[in-house]
Amino acid sequence: MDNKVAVKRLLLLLNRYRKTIIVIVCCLFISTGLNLCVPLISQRIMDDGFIGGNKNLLIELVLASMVIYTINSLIDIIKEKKRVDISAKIQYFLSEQSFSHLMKLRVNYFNNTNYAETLNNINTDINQMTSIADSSVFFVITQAFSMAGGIIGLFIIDFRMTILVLLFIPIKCVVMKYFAKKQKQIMDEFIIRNQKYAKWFGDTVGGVREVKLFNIFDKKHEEFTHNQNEIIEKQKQMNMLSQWNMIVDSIMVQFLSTLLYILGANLVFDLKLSVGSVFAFITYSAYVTGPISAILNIGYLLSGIIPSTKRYYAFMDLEEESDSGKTLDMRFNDLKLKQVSFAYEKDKCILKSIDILFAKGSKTAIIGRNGSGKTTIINLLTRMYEPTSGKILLGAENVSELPLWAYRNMVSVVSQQIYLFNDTIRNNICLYKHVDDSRIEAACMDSGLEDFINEVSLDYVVGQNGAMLSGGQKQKIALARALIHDKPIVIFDEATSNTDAYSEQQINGLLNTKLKEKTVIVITHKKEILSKVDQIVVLKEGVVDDTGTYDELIGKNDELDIMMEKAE
Ligand SMILES: Nc1ncnc2c1ncn2[C@@H]1O[C@H](COP(=O)(O)OP(=O)(O)OP(=O)(O)O)[C@@H](O)[C@H]1O
Repeated sequence: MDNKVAVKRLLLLLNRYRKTIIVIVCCLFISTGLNLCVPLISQRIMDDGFIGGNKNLLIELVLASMVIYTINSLIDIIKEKKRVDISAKIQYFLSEQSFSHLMKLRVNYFNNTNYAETLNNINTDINQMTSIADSSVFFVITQAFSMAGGIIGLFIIDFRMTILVLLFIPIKCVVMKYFAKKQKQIMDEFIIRNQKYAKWFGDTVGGVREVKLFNIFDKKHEEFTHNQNEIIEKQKQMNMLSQWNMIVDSIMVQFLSTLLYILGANLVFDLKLSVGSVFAFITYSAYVTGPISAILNIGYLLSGIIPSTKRYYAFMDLEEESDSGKTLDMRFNDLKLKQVSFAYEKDKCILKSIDILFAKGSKTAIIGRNGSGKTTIINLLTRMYEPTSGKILLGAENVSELPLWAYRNMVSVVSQQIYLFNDTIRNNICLYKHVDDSRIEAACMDSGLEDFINEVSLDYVVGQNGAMLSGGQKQKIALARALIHDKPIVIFDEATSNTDAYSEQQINGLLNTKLKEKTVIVITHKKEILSKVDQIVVLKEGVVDDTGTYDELIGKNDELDIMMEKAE
């Protein structure tokens, strides 16, 4: 995305709040207009009031200044209230928009990005983008008006001094542009280094057990120091550049004022200009030169905002899960993989023209060696990924044409990789579904979690991703979750690997009771289950090697035979 597109999208964002922006700009115009009168009033206070000795006029003019000041202050309050309002709304809008998008992103985004990195990038970018509603940005909008008024004021007072001020403008432009360019360059590098650090941080914290067990703290500490130093170096450069920007700006303004005082003094001594006019002139010259900094500083400010805007919209443009489905007439039916092929990465086919029928209410086991593609089939059945070619059919409907939420309402997964929220067992089982405790307790009994619940209660908080539970307890919660949500298709992904022998028997029992009517798909190598299911699908290197019952395949299919031998 180039800079122009980023600015355009940023302006489109502001367009949502145009009414409030118009109020703010009106406030700024009024106060700028009033401010333009102040130097002329000051000039008359000095020349006609003090030097001319007109006391009444002096009091009137001082009171007029006071009224202008009060009106300006009131306008300022209104303007600030509106501005803060927009700033908060932009912050909320961007946060909400990015959160919703994140939740709908395809799962492959999360394969390469950890949570710390995602949170860091989103927060940094939103903060930067929200600064578009900074007071300095709105202030700039009215500065052209202030400049024009200032130039008129200057010409009214003295054209010779005005030429000096006008000559100053291009010099200042060049200097300010240089600073803006440098700032953008440093900001770009800062963003990249910060992102690298956040990625490293999330990865390292995620692997804290390995850091402890393999005593690699020192190495990780070295990496931390290296990453942090890179960031600190850029921060230092940014702070110093900002200081230099301010210093150079004020030296240049001071230099111009000095020239104006010298030239003004000569004109006063030659009786060509009054004392009040010199002071009014210098105030007007600030109206002209001040905005140059402000207007060009917008470039400086934007140079920080633009890289974040680009990254934010690059993130927002990432593809979401496709959910174009309109068909709502969805019934529990046969599930069929028809000539399905799939590749995570281009030209690396994981599944090759697979045909599998999961008849309505049937029980299927999928077996195969590590990496043969079993979990990939589950990923496709749950629509985490879409087939590269071929179709998955529910009855006659292509599932990719069904609304995603409605399709997912039909499928439960009991997986080894269950994620538990840092909440109570009850809430982890129900996941926002309102269910009586008696039903939850029954599901816990069916999943073999009963003893543990009797010990700790349903209100037990499980810790970060169930850290306070054993692997088997986590899997039993996953099973209780599936029983409570009672969906017609239930998938077990090595679901009994962590459960003890007693509980496994109990789960096997469910296949003929609670799960009797459901389509069940199990990835397992356990003989007790394989001998019970209606069909076993043997996967080998991404193709279906064989399909049949245990009795049909045992002694005839090498893959199954090897597995059973190993199990013994
Ligand atoms: N997100 C991914 N991106 C790229 N390749 C992947 C991804 N997930 C899995 N793979 C690759 O796809 C192949 C099949 O993986 P899959 O997880 O489906 O196998 P599996 O049969 O379930 O294995 P296991 O029995 O070890 O769980 C493997 O070669 C794996 O490296």
